[in-house]
Amino acid sequence: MSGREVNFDGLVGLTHHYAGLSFGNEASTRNQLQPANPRLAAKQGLIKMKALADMGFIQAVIPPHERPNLAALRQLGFCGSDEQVLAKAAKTAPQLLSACSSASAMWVANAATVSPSADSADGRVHLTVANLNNKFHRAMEAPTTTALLRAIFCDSAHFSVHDALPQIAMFGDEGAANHNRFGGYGEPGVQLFIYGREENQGGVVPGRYPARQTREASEAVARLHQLDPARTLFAQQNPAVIDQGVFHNDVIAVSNQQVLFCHQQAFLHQAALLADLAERVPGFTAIVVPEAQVSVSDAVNTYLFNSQLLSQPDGSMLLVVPEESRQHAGVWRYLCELVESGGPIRELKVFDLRESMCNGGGPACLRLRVALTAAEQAAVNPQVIMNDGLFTRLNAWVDRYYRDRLTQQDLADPLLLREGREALEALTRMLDLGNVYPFQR
Ligand SMILES: NCCC[C@H](NC(=O)CCC(=O)O)C(=O)O
Repeated sequence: MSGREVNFDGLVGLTHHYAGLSFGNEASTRNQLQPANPRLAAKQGLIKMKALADMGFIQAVIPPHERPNLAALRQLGFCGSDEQVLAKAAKTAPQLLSACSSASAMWVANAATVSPSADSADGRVHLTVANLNNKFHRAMEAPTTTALLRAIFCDSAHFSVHDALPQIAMFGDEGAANHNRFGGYGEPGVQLFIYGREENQGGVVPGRYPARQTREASEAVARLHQLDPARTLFAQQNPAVIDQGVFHNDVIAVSNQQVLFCHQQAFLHQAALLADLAERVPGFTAIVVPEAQVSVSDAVNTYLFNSQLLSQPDGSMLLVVPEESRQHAGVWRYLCELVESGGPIRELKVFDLRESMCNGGGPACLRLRVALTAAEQAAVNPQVIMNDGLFTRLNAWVDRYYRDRLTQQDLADPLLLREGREALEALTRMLDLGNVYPFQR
């Protein structure tokens, strides 16, 4: 059966700000307390979505979450009216207020792991919501992500949206950012799960920064998705690169169909893994970037590998990279040589995603890939698909509700909470999602 890849991009939320919440993600740490521009952030994302839709790719949108998360603040003992909860948290624990206000749900590569129907025994598309257990501000995303994905992939004849794994370190799961799938979109493929550590084995682990994804979590997701063990691989990310700021595998590798584009130091036992993939994936092509050409540090700073590798109708591929990759002379030279080399990647497209990049999220972090057959595509909530009309409506919506400057101090403003709820109420109506947020129940 033929299939298409649909890219679902996270729409940046109204409380986008820089809080330094993600130890191990160097951009997050570096930009802590810098002023943010939520309106610009949302528009930068919309421009990417629209441009790719205009180029013929199927593009959809996933809404932001309700923030500040008042229920989480109450659970932590801040009490009284909404205004009092915000004021008390701002006064005594601004970092907790930040965590409960983070717009981190925009990075939907961490929303869920997705398996196309061709790979699953029951012939349905499976999505397991990521528990994001390693970071408090991200672990609270799971319930709303579940509600949103169930509202978008609402037809249970075609889709199965699984709850997040148990919220415990042993099952730390960061979703599609640590998952690659090789093969045609509509045919059975090979799935590669990348983990940072194995809870029950010890083994080599990073020494400085946390390994967020466990092998135990990846194995559970593979079981939930009813994958064929003969076509499912588990491999460890190189712990040394986690210690250099590669907090998810999608900061050092990206794949599409038969192609893997990665750094020389991406995986722990890289040669064995590539040989295994070459054996299992018909036409497997690895484009391995040597350290001598692009260092791990340059890869982390430019997000060269946090790119989108998209198939054109003629079978060639387009690489979508952030502006930071063009700004770096060595990385840009490498990319220009790559498209001239006669390999599968023939074209580059550059986007300015600076607001998201400053928190460690590039083009790939902002999208969740879902390979769908025509029947499955028809079963997706049609209101979330990007087109001229939706682009115009979403831009007007952003202009109406979003601020153009936000710092940690602003989070206690009760108006921000109200603006957020009004905006999300309007958005859920625009996208025909029903009631998905806690304030709507
Ligand atoms: N896939 C990209 C994820 C980026 C995300 N950054 C953050 O949450 C930073 C938030 C802050 O520090 O304000 C993370 O590290 O999980």
